[in-house]
Amino acid sequence: MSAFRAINLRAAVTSTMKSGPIAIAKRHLATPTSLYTPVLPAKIPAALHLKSGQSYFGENFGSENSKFGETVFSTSITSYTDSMTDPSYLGQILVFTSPMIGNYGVPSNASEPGYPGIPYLESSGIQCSGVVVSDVALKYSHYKAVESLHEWCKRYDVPGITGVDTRAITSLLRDQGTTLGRLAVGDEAAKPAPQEHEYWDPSKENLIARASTPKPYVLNENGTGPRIAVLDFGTKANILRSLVRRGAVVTVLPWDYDFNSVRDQFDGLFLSNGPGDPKSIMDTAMRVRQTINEWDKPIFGICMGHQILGLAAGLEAYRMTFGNRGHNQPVLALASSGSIKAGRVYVTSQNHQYALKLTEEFPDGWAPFFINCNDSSVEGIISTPESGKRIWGVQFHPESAGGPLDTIEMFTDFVNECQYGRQGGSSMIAGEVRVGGNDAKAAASQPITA
Ligand SMILES: NC(=O)CC[C@H](N)C(=O)O
Repeated sequence: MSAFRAINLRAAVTSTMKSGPIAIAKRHLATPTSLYTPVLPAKIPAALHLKSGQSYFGENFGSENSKFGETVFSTSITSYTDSMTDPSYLGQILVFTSPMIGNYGVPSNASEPGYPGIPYLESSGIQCSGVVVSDVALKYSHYKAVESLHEWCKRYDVPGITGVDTRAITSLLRDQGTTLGRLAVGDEAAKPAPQEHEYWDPSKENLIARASTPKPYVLNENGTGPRIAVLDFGTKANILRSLVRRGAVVTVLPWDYDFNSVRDQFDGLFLSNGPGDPKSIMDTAMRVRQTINEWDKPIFGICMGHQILGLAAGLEAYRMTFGNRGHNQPVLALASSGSIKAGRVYVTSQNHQYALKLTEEFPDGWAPFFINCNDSSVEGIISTPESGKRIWGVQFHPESAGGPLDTIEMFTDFVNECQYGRQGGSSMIAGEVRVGGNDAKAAASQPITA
């Protein structure tokens, strides 16, 4: 080996020791998070009672206060922190089918640099009423973790139960459907289950009013991209981040705001996700119908937003037996538009109980966009090219913080369309990709990480 190569080799080894994987691993081991003493829950009993008569007994973690909720299950394997902070889970007791939850702890919820005003997780705190897991991890390990699942749940007064057979609970919920429940802790866990009439039904509450912003606010005020209004039914933070990341100036409006009175100020309208039954805000759907009829700018709806678009278009919404919650839902595209190609299957993240009814004939000006490959439920609707409109709704979450990101470019399509319209362009033809002007081009070419 020549002297020249030997010197280079030594330099490489030295630099690897300073900054390579071994050095990083050593530093990580030395950080307090890796050497922390776990805060353990007091060993107190807990029970999950279902209105249908079954009870499951285990141990408590998190809050020691008992809570009611609608019991639902999620098949997601990762991102429990994102699911639990998703406002669409408001009022629900969330059963995780993944056997161990909590391994990577909980990160700080402070905004990421570049995204002031947007929490790191999906909202400002935990939204679900309780969590049910087979085995809670009492120790965590992740470079971003600042506390354990137990400590986090305690801080947000959300009780958890561990040591129950989540497979049995999930099989039951799949058969009989989403069921009202009570997560009982401590002395209450030893007492008989509540009477049928005592179960609290979150669908009787205006959950959207609780999840929405009380006042309008603006994000990325000095951005150069299109001006997009978000009707907030309980928006996930990563939806806002996905719009801001593409240069949009985003104005978030309360769920019952009269958008039609201010629509001239905007280049596009986004309808967010949210908790509860879409039919509970029929007035909003009728205002959106007026927007669709009188305004020709792009509109994009996700989950609850998609259901509201459907109601506005004249489709019906129904309650599914157990809904779809998880990060592995395959959907087939029936139309091409922007980044989406007809005939392709995309894997998506979902969290919903309601869906739009699939009908032989769609209302004039509308077509199905996606369909679920497992249960054939409607996964998206789109305005037809003849309608001259540029409107899409999807039941799934293209922006899902926990992935998959197969459909993330729908945000680029939407922001581009808004920008294009702003510059006086005409409507998009299904299947055509248009990039509107330099701002949108620049925004679209930025590296995108969800
Ligand atoms: N994630 C959502 O927006 C859910 C919409 C509605 N609450 C449902 O359960 O179907």
